[in-house]
Amino acid sequence: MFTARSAFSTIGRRAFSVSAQQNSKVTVLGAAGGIGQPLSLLLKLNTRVSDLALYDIRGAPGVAADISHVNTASKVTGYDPAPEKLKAALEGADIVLIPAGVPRKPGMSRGDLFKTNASIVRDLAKAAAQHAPNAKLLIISNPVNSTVPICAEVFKSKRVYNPKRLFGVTTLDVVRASKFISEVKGTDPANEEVIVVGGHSGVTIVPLLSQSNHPSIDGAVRDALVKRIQFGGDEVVAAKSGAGSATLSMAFAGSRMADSLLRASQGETGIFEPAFVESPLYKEDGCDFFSSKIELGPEGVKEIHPVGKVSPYEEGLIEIALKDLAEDIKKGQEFVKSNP
Ligand SMILES: NC(=O)C1=CN([C@@H]2O[C@H](COP(=O)(O)OP(=O)(O)OC[C@H]3O[C@@H](n4cnc5c(N)ncnc54)[C@H](O)[C@@H]3O)[C@@H](O)[C@H]2O)C=CC1
Ligand SMILES: O=C([O-])CC(=O)C(=O)O
Repeated sequence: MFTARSAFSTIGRRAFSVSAQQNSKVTVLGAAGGIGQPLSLLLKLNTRVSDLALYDIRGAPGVAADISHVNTASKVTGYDPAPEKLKAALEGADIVLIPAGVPRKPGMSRGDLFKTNASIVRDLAKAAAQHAPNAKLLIISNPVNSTVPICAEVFKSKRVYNPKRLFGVTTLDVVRASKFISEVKGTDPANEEVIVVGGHSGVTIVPLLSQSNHPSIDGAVRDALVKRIQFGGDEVVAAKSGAGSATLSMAFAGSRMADSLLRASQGETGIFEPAFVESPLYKEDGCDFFSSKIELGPEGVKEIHPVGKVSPYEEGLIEIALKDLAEDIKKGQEFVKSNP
């Protein structure tokens, strides 16, 4: 029989636990979209979530009514687009996930989404800074390399910025990396751990295969695998042929990230997720933000792990990534300065 427990206990080692109870409010902004709906459903199945608040510019009450019939204990509320509704959705939130904004179509880069999504994310960040300044903010909207710096600038301008609580969600890159490497090696993806560092678009996504279970992967096989991980999003965009980008795998990845933060907030230790956070690792290269292995704790970021020993090939990939990443980050920071 299908139950929440059986569905999630078999996904793999890093899937979320479903038996623990926790009083926590999780808010999804953009909850009626392609990611928002399955993400909200997965959060409804997570027993660590007691209050699920769903907000969108259209359709959130309907999604909430639908999901609220799932027989888990949490309360689900849908909010229409109005300032007081957004306030109610955000107040008291422990975690706020933002998948609001437009997705790519074939031929577009994530950077092409900036002109639409920058102001959407800025405005939602303003609301979060005002009504949920202590929540952990998980940014899914692309381009993540720029939308995370946008949120940081907004929070700084409101004097509530805490870098430990702002995350660009790059979980999908490690989910893909472990799946793709398992396909090459004929292994169980649940046993594959691959660190992915950098940012979240094309060449800024840098998988460190030398630190995986298969450090000897080399040559054309390595090159193809790295390329597939870097451009995994494009595979889905092409397959959906105009109907959007990854939604279901992203919902899975986003719910895993939220669950990891909830577990860490209850004092569970040894929880690591990659995430695009303010980081000291490459500040000198103009990258105030960088994704690497992060240990999570009750406050959010507990420890940012260095990239560690990498191969000369990976050193080259990181060098290429830093150049694009610095530009993407600056673009987000400057956007808020000129469009406060
Ligand atoms: N970080 C990552 O790994 C990934 C990020 N994404 C990004 O996530 C974003 C969302 O993708 P989809 O869900 O497929 O798009 P979608 O178009 O299906 O859904 C977006 C939702 O946001 C809502 N929205 C728009 N403006 C809003 C506002 N001001 N306030 C509240 N809600 C608002 C829309 O009404 C819609 O329901 C895109 O930018 C996409 O590129 C997608 C996949 C992976
Ligand atoms: O490719 C896209 O535009 C969506 C995304 O970020 C991903 O799937 O990794």
